[in-house]
Amino acid sequence: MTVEAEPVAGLPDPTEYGFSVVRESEIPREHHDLVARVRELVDAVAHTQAEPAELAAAEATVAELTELLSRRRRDTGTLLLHRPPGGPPEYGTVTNLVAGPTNAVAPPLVMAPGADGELRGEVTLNGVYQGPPGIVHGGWLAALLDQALGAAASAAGMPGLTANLSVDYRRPTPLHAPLTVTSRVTGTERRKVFVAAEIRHDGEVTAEGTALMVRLAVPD
Ligand SMILES: CCCCCCCC/C=C\CCCCCCCC(=O)SCCNC(=O)CCNC(=O)[C@H](O)C(C)(C)COP(=O)(O)OP(=O)(O)OC[C@H]1O[C@@H](n2cnc3c(N)ncnc32)[C@H](O)[C@@H]1OP(=O)(O)O
Repeated sequence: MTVEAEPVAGLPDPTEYGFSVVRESEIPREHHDLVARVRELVDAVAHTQAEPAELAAAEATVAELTELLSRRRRDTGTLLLHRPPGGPPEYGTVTNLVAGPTNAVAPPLVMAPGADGELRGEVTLNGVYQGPPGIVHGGWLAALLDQALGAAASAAGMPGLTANLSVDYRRPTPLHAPLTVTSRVTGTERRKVFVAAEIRHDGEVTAEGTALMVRLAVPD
């Protein structure tokens, strides 16, 4: 494959384009702790068999907390700045559905450089991510792969949007079990960045995907 795409040499400062940006260190530990508790809450709500009176009490408590937390909100498009040692600065949304540190729906999936220029992440999914009994939902596996694929392009200095995504489900992916996610850039052509990723359980590939990411065209 022709290698014509170049990493975006010095992405412009997103704040110049109207984005709010936070550094990872600016998110208080208490916010991380709260998100972890809410992840437990989502799982508890999904599986509870509490009595109606208990459900009503829980609903009132949660409504009160929602009101408290909604008094000061971030912009939805707020970017999180990540500065990997030796790599280009990377941006993702702070509430990214798969990796956002303040999103209680995100597992989250954190990808970091591993062997052979790959990105690698570990994740364990609870019953909230269920499709068939005991098995991770296929749409969610596609979301994990999409994120890992986008992260590979981004870590190579070529952040972009997914133009297409192809997923092969090789075997059922279990809930409540450690999963390994790997991804890498396999080629480039003009603004096109070709990427590949896998999800493994116990060393066996359960799902794999390829995607075309189209590198961001920075507005004039
Ligand atoms: C100021 C700095 C700010 C920094 C901010 C950083 C942000 C963080 C970024 C990254 C973090 C990584 C984490 C993300 C992970 C998750 C990823 C997602 O979920 S992305 C959401 C879902 N995807 C969409 O919503 C895209 C919707 N589609 C589009 O917007 C356009 O179609 C787009 C951008 C993909 C392409 O549009 P065009 O106008 O820019 O470019 P054209 O000229 O159409 O295509 C360029 C080349 O790609 C081919 N191409 C385009 N679409 C194709 C397709 N579907 N299949 C095959 N080829 C395609 C074309 O044929 C062309 O190829 P030829 O160079 O001529 O050979």
